Amino acid sequence: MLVIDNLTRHYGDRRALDGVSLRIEPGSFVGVIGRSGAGKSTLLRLINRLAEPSSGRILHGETDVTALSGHQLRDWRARCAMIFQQFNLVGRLDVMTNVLMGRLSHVPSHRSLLRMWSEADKAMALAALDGFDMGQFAGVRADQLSGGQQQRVAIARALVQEPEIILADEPVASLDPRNTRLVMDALAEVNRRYGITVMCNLHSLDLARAYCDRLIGLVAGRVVFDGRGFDLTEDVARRLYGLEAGEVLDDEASMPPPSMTIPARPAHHAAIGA
Ligand SMILES: Nc1ncnc2c1ncn2[C@@H]1O[C@H](COP(=O)(O)OP(=O)(O)OP(=O)(O)O)[C@@H](O)[C@H]1O
Repeated sequence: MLVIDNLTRHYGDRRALDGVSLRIEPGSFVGVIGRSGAGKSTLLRLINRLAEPSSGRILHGETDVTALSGHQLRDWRARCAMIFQQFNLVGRLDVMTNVLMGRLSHVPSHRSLLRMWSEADKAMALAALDGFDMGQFAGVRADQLSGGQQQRVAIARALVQEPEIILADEPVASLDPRNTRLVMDALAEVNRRYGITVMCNLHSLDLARAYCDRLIGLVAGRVVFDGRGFDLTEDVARRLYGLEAGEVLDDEASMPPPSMTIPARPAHHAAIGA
């Protein structure tokens, strides 16, 4: 269980996050929604410790995440993979090497520096790519791929980290509708097949409702909604999105439903590539 306890982050006078408390069940798929500037990225960055809280705590099981430093903090970041809007691949390296970067925390540094990846690591990386229909691109430079393809490589890289949590910060914000579906399906697959908890910041309410078991709505750094998609009324949507509500609600009419090809979640983690 990931417990967020009264988490606050100030930037000068501005409260990016303001006393947020949440309990995130293992294996859940949580959508974090709200207008631009509501604090969605700040929440994810604090969980991963890419940003430091002004006050409050983050607990994961027995671990006080907010107190970690050194190699324990690096271990936490490996267990809590981040996916970014702009993919963050190394463009001049091939797809396979980018995915293998996700294994860095699992191999001794001399081997990773010399790119001496084991056969097992390579097999795992290829299986992760194959899982998202990207195996045939293993030898291609990452900067030759489309945005949607790059994001699926980024998800494969996150998966081979063998994380317990994936934090996806607006992973589809720069993608067209088809690639949006492919990337959201990939996140759903990671969640359901491997039981990995996914927390995903999304602008589209329709996508959030379609893919997430639970939605957390932020306004000015505070939680104003926490529930299932169908409990989120139009009134709440207007409160969440303010002047952007028309745009967000219009999205619903234009977005196709997600493909329903997601396998059922097994009782325990399946091995990657199994
Ligand atoms: N590094 C920073 N320095 C100063 N202010 C920041 C910083 N990061 C975030 N903020 C401010 O904190 C508030 C919350 O920002 P955050 O990026 O978390 O919102 P968001 O909901 O993710 O927005 P978006 O959807 O536009 O990414 C905003 O007012 C933002 O300007």
